[in-house]
Amino acid sequence: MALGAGSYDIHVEAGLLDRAGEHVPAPAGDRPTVIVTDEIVAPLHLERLLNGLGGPAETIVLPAGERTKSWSQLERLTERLLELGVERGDHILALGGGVIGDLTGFAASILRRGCRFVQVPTTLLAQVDSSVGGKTAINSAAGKNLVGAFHQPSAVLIDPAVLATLPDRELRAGYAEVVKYGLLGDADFYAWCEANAAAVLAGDDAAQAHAIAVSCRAKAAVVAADERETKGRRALLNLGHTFGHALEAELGFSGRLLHGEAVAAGMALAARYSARLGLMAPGEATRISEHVRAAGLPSTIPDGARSPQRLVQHMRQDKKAAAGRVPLILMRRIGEAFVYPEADMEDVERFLTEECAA
Ligand SMILES: NC(=O)c1ccc[n+]([C@@H]2O[C@H](COP(=O)([O-])OP(=O)(O)OC[C@H]3O[C@@H](n4cnc5c(N)ncnc54)[C@H](O)[C@@H]3O)[C@@H](O)[C@H]2O)c1
Ligand SMILES: O=C(O)C(=O)C[C@@H](O)[C@H](O)[C@H](O)COP(=O)(O)O
Ligand SMILES: [Zn+2]
Repeated sequence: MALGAGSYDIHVEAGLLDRAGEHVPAPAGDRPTVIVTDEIVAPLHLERLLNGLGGPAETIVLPAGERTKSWSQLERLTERLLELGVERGDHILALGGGVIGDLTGFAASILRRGCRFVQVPTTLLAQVDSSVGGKTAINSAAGKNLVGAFHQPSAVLIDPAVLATLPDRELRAGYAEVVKYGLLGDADFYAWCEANAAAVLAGDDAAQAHAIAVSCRAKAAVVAADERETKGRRALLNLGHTFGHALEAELGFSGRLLHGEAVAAGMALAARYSARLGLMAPGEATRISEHVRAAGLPSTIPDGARSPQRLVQHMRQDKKAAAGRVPLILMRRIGEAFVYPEADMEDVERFLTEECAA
């Protein structure tokens, strides 16, 4: 299946790694294709990609985990790409999860003022979300994804077969971003999630393929309508993220809470805050928290992050903030999220204080 997303194709097909060369032309001359991956993915899936490409290749293997989205790894990666002589028209392949995709995409955006790159996502999260849409970033001491660029990949190659090696906890974390599409704009898909979460999480091929296809279509449509997040539409993809990023930052990007887990807790918090403001029926918010928990994901603020004041400080760093005001993505009902333009942060702090005490 090839899904159009603006100017590039998203290919979804089991076994795609073995045929990657069909979609990624070799650089002109004898120069190698460069693959960026991490130390966990490399021994599992690199050989298939190398065989699938066919031509000469160089590999850059980085440490796994959120802390790799850092200034130091960005420097290391860009210097190595320059040493290898990567040119603007070459394709740099990002083989891995959202960490490798975000970092490699950002490096590609600044290398020679912009090189091409191809996303080859290997986690559920990256296959349903981060590989599509061109947000690239690293984290800074001040917070999550605060340094980055919009830089679209030239293609996305999704091979769902690689999910067979993904640890259960990572699969669940990726599932949080699947649920997000239902919550933000598709009540029928949310109901499908409630009925099929167990199958997705058990590795059922058909259920995973459906979740990936619906998610990629939904994301591609939003990005095509509002690529640079200026029209209020793309901001909806941030559902659960203003709370969630604050949780990740408070825990120091330590891996104690994976991004998808933070988003799950963030969506449950956004639902309960929507109910508190009288915007959403309390029963709907409860339904969301229950589904999140049933999927083995957190729905509350975890130990170690229970500091309402500091969480609010992190929330103020949100990139959507304007004139010091922080917008939140809230919900009227399941399937209908909207931008709540100016959250009263004192009230948010009171809410978080109650949540921390619960
Ligand atoms: N750019 C975007 O639009 C966007 C969207 C969502 C999330 N993100 C970012 O993505 C990151 C999270 O991505 P993630 O959840 O993929 O995490 P990740 O990249 O850290 O991958 C999770 C773990 O799984 C391992 N792994 C990857 N593929 C594997 C496989 N097939 N088999 C076994 N192990 C495998 C990795 O080595 C890593 O240890 C966060 O930094 C988040 O901010 C970006
Ligand atoms: O693509 C988007 O837009 C998203 O918001 C997708 C999110 O899942 C993703 O985590 C994104 O990186 C968050 O955006 P940010 O601008 O808050 O960093
Ligand atoms: Zn996310």
